Amino acid sequence: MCRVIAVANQKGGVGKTTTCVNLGIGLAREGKKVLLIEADAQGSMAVSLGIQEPDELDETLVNIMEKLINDKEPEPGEGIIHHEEGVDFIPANIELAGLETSLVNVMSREMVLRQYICGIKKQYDYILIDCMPSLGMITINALVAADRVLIPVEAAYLPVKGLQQLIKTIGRVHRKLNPELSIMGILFTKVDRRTNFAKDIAAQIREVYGNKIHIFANCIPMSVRAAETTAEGKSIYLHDPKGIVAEGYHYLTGEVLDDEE
Ligand SMILES: Nc1ncnc2c1ncn2[C@@H]1O[C@H](COP(=O)(O)OP(=O)(O)OP(=O)(O)O)[C@@H](O)[C@H]1O
Repeated sequence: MCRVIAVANQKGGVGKTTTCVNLGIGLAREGKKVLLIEADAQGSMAVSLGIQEPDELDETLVNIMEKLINDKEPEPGEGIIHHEEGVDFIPANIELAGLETSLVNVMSREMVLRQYICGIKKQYDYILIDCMPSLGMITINALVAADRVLIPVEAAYLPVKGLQQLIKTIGRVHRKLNPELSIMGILFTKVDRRTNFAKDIAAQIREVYGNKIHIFANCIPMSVRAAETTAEGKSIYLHDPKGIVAEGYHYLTGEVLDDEE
């Protein structure tokens, strides 16, 4: 059975793309068939996977969604690129922002991505969706298409207010559009191990939500090595295989596989 995970947080720069890429490649290294979908107009996942000019791409998530909106079927494999580290991915670019605006007038506008994913699910063990830093219609599409939400939280400030808004949105999608949806957990990213921020934030989250929301045991440390991977177009496992970030994503991969069991 394919597990569809949306990686979401409306706050920008918290490590959604880095997590999608390195968790996805981590799962592929464990023998899983993985598709990464970029639901972000910035094209940063495409760049992280070696595409230097995503805005020049002809085939992206936008074409696929446009076809579905116009009651056409995408061709098999359309828009899907194979990355040398063993994952497939569908990039996006700035045109996704335009599509988001035009979705307003579309019937079943929240369901377009779900419809696409239902058609290709059987080819994969995991589909990871890299959401944009907003709670607009494209992110709602990702939440409607997903079974689980992984929430990266940058362990540098107290995020509970922003989280409440995200968790409320996930709850509404669960009640009205996708009863299968649940929160997989909160992942602390960019953790400076010299401070206690991650522990303080975990305590604050537990105060508000008790044990209702899982917090991944393993954090992703802050390291310039992680930032470098974006420019390199490859994962942390190739860029800095023995470093703390590769170790962090390796353990996270294990936790995500355990969640399955
Ligand atoms: N563990 C880390 N340590 C240091 N820098 C990191 C780490 N993880 C990600 N970064 C860097 O932080 C920046 C933001 O990361 P990323 O693009 O993954 O976040 P995002 O949540 O997807 O951003 P956006 O909301 O803009 O889509 C990037 O420059 C990335 O390389």
